[in-house]
Amino acid sequence: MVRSPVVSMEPCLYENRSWSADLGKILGARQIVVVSFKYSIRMLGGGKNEETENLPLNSNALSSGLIHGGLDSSRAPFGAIQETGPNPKPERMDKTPTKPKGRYGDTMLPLRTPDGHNFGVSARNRFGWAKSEGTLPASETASDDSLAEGANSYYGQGGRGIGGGIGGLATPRTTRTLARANSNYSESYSVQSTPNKSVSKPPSVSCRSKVDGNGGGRWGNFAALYKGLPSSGNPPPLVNTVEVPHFDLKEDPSFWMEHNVQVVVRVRPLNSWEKNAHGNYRCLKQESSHSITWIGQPEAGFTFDHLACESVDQEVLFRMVGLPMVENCLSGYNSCMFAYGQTGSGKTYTMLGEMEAMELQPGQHRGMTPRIFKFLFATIQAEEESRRDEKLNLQPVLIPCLWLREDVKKGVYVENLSEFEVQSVGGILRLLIQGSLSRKVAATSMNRESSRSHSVFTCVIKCRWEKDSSANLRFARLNLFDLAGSERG
Ligand SMILES: Nc1ncnc2c1ncn2[C@@H]1O[C@H](COP(=O)(O)OP(=O)(O)OP(=O)(O)O)[C@@H](O)[C@H]1O
Repeated sequence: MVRSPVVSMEPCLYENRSWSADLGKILGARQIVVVSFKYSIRMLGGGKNEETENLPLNSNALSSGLIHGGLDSSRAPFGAIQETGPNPKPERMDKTPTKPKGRYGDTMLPLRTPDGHNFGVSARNRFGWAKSEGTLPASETASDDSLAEGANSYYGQGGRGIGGGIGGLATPRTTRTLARANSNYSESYSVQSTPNKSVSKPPSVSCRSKVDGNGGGRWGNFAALYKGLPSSGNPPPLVNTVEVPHFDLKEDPSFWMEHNVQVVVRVRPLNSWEKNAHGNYRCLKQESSHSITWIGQPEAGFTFDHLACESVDQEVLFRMVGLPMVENCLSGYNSCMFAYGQTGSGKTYTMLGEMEAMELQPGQHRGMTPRIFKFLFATIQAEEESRRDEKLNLQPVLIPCLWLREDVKKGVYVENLSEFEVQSVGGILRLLIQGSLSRKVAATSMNRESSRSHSVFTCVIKCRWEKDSSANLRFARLNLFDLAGSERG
């Protein structure tokens, strides 16, 4: 068992500041969402993970989150090209696009998550799922009224994308590294980009008593746990189990215009082996939605952009980090989700989910990738239907996992890449399963089915439409990474 994954994570994510910027360059991404993980020994949250999909979520979880809040019309999408004339040629990168009323043009459709959450219709809050009237069966088609309401709420006042609905799509104005200036969040989040590793002295006896409630023995037990050995002696102490707010983002559309790279640390629940071996106690204490303390010797506190405690299930996480990426891509901006962390910490669970749950039927353990593609296809279909007159054509092209090479002329490229054109979410999921099966898997001390290879799932989305006798072309890449786990703490 690794001692403190936070310690190992920190140098990678923060001390080497160019890490995420370099990644952005390699991928050509204008926005990167980084999902990171922390191994946790903690109490299982009383069945909270059993939440059924397709139900409106608890408003606390919904009102806060890592999601785009508004459309930045002042910045050109990465891949926007306008073609003119009967034989159109790309003329220029569209630097000052006219402010669209919808994602690409005039209409804004009500959108649903893969599980049927409807975004555009209710749009009372940011995502439109807090209100029951916003949840419709996925098979229902949208009415014109709902389109209008969706469009209004999407762009809100002043056309800056204020208000509800996932359509509250914002894209970062500039490519940034982790630093953020002049942000509304700069004060309260000032530590996000430059997290303080506040290593304090070993806690005093009174502090231990307060934490574990049994006045002693805690650190002995913890030391055993820490090394992966069954604890013995005193009963396992309980660390603070109070739920803290997670995804504490405010309803501020400017957030995603000013923050390109965000790091989310997800804490997974204890598994049955850990509970049997160590009981229900944990070595991490979440202090707030941004900071967490490792209760070791010495105690150490860490701050991240966002912390997702174990009660954040796949659906919530998807809405917070996955859904904005789809929106971003459909607007022509590259996006990337990157799962990094210790072996057994939950990267594959987050990115792919459990394999048996990856069939077309929605399952609560499906990960970000199938959810993202299901949502992507639903959105494409809705857009194409609503904009038939513009001959809107959206083509996702899937690029499977292969070797990354670097060439003086070509730069970074993927060798022997074949591309598959896909027509449905089923096609994508089948390819995804095929790719996952050819992934090297082996047992580690912490994970019986540990991914021993990196997985990169790339989808290029091309969008072509005609309007006012000109043809428009837009394209973007969506990169989803599930890295092989590190066994080092
Ligand atoms: N949030 C979660 N809720 C429930 N179970 C989880 C969660 N995260 C991970 N798990 C479970 O923990 C185990 C390890 O997760 P997973 O295989 O995703 O780890 P990993 O980080 O990908 O490991 P490796 O790097 O070794 O491949 C799996 O059995 C998975 O189902």
